[in-house]
Amino acid sequence: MLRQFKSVVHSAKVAKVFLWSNIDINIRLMSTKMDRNNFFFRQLFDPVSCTYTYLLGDLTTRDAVIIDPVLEHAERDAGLIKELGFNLIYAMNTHMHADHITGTGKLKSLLPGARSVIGKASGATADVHLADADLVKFGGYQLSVAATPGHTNGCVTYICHEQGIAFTGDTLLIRGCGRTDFQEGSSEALYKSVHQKIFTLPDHYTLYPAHDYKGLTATTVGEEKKYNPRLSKSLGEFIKIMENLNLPYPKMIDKALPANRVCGIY
Ligand SMILES: N[C@@H](CCC(=O)N[C@@H](CSS)C(=O)NCC(=O)O)C(=O)O
Repeated sequence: MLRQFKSVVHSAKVAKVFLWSNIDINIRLMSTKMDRNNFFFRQLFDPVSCTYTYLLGDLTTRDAVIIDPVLEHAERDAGLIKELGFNLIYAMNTHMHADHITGTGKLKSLLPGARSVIGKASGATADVHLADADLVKFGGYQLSVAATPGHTNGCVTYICHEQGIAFTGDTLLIRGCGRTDFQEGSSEALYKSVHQKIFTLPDHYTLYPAHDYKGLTATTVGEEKKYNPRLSKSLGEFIKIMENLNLPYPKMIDKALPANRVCGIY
């Protein structure tokens, strides 16, 4: 009888230890899972300029940022942000675009409280100016700013190390890159930006560009290092390729640049 009692006590103790360690593991799993699951990401598209806009949010605090919004879609984007219960804190640009008018100005009027953001070297007016190594925080997340001049002086890449993703604007396009034939463009600067600030990220990081003209949506650092037909070459070869692109000027450039110098139409 005593032996039986001892055995019950023993198994109860084991069960208790088992139960507690299980709870501990579950709590740890839950918090890891919660961290992964409370990051909101949505890629949006403008078919006219083939521009990608990105909405990022913290599903717990509801703070959100939007990257490279397009004026014509400000109502769509503001509607989505409201519907999903987000509080837009920053309407951000990767650079002063030449092919479309940014939606940051209109989003500020549709979503009071949102602040416009752009790289300081762009020369554009905005509520917040960023420089290399700055951090943009929203909820429990942050974007590290990497100055990546070349397409324009003020180009920046936004990196979310926690999620292993980066928003490259026009600096790096999928199997391509931004042109360097206007707006302070410099092929040498762009090549160095990509090789020093983007290709040095881990190979598995997913890269999201501001445009794609073929319907592709994302790439990785490893893929671009291997397959980018321009940037996988030497600097000399890259400069020659860029000199011979012969692209027509963007149709909207004369309207877009003056509007984007003040971060869009209010
Ligand atoms: N046809 C479009 C403009 C296309 C263009 O020039 N895209 C730019 C980015 S927007 S300034 C670019 O850098 N392209 C690089 C490339 O290799 O295509 C228009 O008229 O808007």
